[in-house]
Amino acid sequence: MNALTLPDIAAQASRQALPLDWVGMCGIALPVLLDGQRLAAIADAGVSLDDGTARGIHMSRLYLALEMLEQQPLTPALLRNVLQRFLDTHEDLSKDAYLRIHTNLLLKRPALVSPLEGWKSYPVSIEARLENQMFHVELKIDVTYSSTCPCSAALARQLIQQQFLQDFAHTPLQHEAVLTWLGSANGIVATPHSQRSSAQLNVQLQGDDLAIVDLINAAEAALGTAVQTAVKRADEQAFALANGQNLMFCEDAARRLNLALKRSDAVKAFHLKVIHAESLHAHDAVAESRWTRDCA
Ligand SMILES: Nc1nc2c(ncn2[C@@H]2O[C@H](COP(=O)(O)OP(=O)(O)OP(=O)(O)O)[C@@H](O)[C@H]2O)c(=O)[nH]1
Repeated sequence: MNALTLPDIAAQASRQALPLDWVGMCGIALPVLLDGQRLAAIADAGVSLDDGTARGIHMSRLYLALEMLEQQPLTPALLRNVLQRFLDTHEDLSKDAYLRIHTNLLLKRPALVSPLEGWKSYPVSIEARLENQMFHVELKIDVTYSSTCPCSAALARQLIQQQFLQDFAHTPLQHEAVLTWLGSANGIVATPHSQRSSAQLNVQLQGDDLAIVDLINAAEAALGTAVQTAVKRADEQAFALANGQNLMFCEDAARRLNLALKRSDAVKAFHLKVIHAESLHAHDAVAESRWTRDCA
């Protein structure tokens, strides 16, 4: 049997000589090593096609370069090496290289009071690019928390005061009677609305640390009301207290996160967005904040 040469269409000249900004593959399944875990991830890998006369890039070379991610923990240095491999295997074709990895980081979280714990899943996207020989890496992390409306809390308190005036109008105040009243339904005649909320942190990193767990921890500490995993009544009561002590408009949440992210040495710049999926309205309350470290 004759050995046939396989046709190589990518090596042909393009009929329309035109460079392209991004060419590659989206939705590649692969495992990555993050925070000591092997996680299922989806990658988008691409390069610029600067040689407008070339018909195509070499998809398989990008795909094979991703193998590096299976063996070593994910770091900015590793991402840079992968991007460099993209460019080395596309000499004369490409100047810029791009890699986006999306995964769900699992963190074990303790209960607030009881000796229990459970897993939380954090959607994380890591975007790395090597453009004009400059390396950039960005993180997108979603953190879910609870927010109780401070205005609604004040309005509810006022109704509780009115109920108190009504119920004790003609009664001399007695400690025991007030205590019983406080424990009754009349003692909390109105409740403030609260909502499951999410913070989308879009962070430009500096240094050689992805700092994902540190950033999540810093964000949750700043908010004070991260959603819980295993919950007994004692934990639920502690959560109610945490919410009462951290009443938040979306503006408050955005400001807290702004201050927390600025304190991290790993952060060069950020754009954050908080979304309070209101239970008062059918629409969301949203706040955004941006910041860039002054390097002067
Ligand atoms: N460039 C390009 N390749 C595609 C596309 N869709 C599928 N492919 C296939 O991707 C496969 C891998 O391409 P290459 O990396 O160039 O494969 P190869 O020529 O065997 O590998 P090298 O010898 O390293 O160049 C080829 O079989 C292409 O046909 C596309 O839209 N663009």
